Amino acid sequence: MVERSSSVSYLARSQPVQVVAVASGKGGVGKTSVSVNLGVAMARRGHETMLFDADLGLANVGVLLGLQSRHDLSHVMEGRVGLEEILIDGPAGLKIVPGASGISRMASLSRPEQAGLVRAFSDLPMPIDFLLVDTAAGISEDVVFFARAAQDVLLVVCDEPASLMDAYALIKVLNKEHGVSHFNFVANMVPSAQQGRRLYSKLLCVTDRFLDIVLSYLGTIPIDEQLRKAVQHQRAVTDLYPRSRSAIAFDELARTLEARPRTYLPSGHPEFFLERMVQAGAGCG
Ligand SMILES: Nc1ncnc2c1ncn2[C@@H]1O[C@H](COP(=O)(O)OP(=O)(O)OP(=O)(O)O)[C@@H](O)[C@H]1O
Repeated sequence: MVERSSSVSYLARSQPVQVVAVASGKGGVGKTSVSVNLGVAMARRGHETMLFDADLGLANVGVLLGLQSRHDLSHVMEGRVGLEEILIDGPAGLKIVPGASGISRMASLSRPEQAGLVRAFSDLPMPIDFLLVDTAAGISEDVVFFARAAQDVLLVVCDEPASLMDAYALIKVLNKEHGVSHFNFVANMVPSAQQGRRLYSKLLCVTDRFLDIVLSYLGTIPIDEQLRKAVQHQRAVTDLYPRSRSAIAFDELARTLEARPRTYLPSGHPEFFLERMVQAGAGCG
């Protein structure tokens, strides 16, 4: 019997990679905390999960988890190291692609740089089921770039007028200027799931009135002192306090995400995401 190489079996996988861009509009609402803990929860549920730290200026994920890598994406694009060499192992087998502080604007990478990035992802020998992309706060070109390329946009919103307003502004720009029409809502730092639903209804009321989009409720992460403590210990709450309120909510969120129908892409290979990114980038600016 001929043994198949890991990359061949990788290409033969029937499940497509699902790319989820995590965005927020306003900063400080817990976008990175949601990305990290959802990533760990997905990995713990048995999905091959990768978290791309695309908050490129700040490279927050590593800080939140107390993990460091000697190299980052900029070294991969320069051809100094392979993507596999920069991956950081997070809790439960979550793979983290460290952000590159040297790459300040993904949307304005040169063609050879973009091609280098696509190649780097296509050379990865391991399968990926979910690729979460932790984008920067605000409505920069980069956020648009990732949101357009991903199959799902997950919006993290907390109960502050500025968070709701900025989330609405981001939805409006992505829809009116870039044709994104489906968004997923996650409430964070609210006292209860009921309050999370209420926040969702508030935003839905405005989007239904002024925009032609679908806004789906995905879940609520409650405000949780144990999450704060976990941040202080540079650990994921899903790892340090798996029985905490927020960790249980992250597991529920992961269940909801895994139960959703996947958007079909030709293979489970993240290079397709990068190719979509490059195409999206061609239309930016
Ligand atoms: N559910 C929660 N319960 C309690 N505290 C939380 C929760 N979510 C986030 N926080 C707190 O909010 C802080 C900011 O979170 P985080 O860094 O994830 O936000 P962010 O939106 O990614 O910020 P930035 O826009 O600056 O990247 C965390 O350090 C944590 O202390």
